[in-house]
Amino acid sequence: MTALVIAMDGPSGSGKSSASRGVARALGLRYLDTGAMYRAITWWMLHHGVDLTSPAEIAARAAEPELTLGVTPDESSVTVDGADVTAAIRTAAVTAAVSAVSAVPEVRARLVAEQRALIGSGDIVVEGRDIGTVVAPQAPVKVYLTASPEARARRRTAELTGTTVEAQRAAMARRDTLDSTRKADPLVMAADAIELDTTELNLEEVIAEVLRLVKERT
Ligand SMILES: Nc1ncnc2c1ncn2[C@@H]1O[C@H](COP(=O)(O)OP(=O)(O)O)[C@@H](O)[C@H]1O
Ligand SMILES: Nc1ccn([C@H]2C[C@H](O)[C@@H](COP(=O)(O)OP(=O)(O)O)O2)c(=O)n1
Repeated sequence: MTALVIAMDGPSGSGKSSASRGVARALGLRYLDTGAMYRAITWWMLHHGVDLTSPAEIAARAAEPELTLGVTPDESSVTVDGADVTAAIRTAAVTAAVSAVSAVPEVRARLVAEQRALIGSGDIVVEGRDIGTVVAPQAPVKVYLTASPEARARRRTAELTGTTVEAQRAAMARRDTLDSTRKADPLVMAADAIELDTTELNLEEVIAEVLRLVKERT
């Protein structure tokens, strides 16, 4: 197979991580979770007491944290300055703060450059919000996953403890608005992406549909 980039974008809970891992496993490709990079920088900012209401302060510190990322579907650990933050970046505190940090252009410029370096010559599934539009606009396969707000909230709630579908739905709606209305690289479907509504599909069906698209387009 020639070098391949599969761009998987969409909002939280649409199924990006699970589908991307499944597709990468099926095709023997690498896997890059760009959301984990924004979460890791956010964890570092919280850990260092950076004022997240100040984009200028976030921008001034954006180059400091050192990230390392596993890029295989079965081993996607994340470290920041040598500390393993794989679990810590999934906490509610990080989830609530990540949209503010990822709206800062200096954060995005840094991470987009690192993402392009990790993508290298390809053979990788890359998931995020701006992969098909900004990070890898040349990707031959671009999928934009969606699902109803209800389905997305139900899926996320099932993974967490101490929350409700209603609370998750509200938190996701807030993050959707912040992510899709920011000036820098907003969440938007690429003109040449295929939209896949996963509301009524199970994970196997989503993976099969992406594999079909890959076959058709490469
Ligand atoms: N098509 C699907 N049907 C039902 N549950 C799904 C589907 N796709 C993903 N899930 C589940 O929903 C949750 C969120 O999926 P995830 O892949 O993390 O979404 P995202 O990366 O878009 O936030 C996970 O627990 C996952 O197992
Ligand atoms: N390419 C990306 C990936 C994520 N982000 C930002 C916006 C998202 O709300 C956060 C977290 O992304 P992540 O994919 O981990 O979020 P979910 O697992 O879908 O809840 O990071 C981004 O701005 N650009």
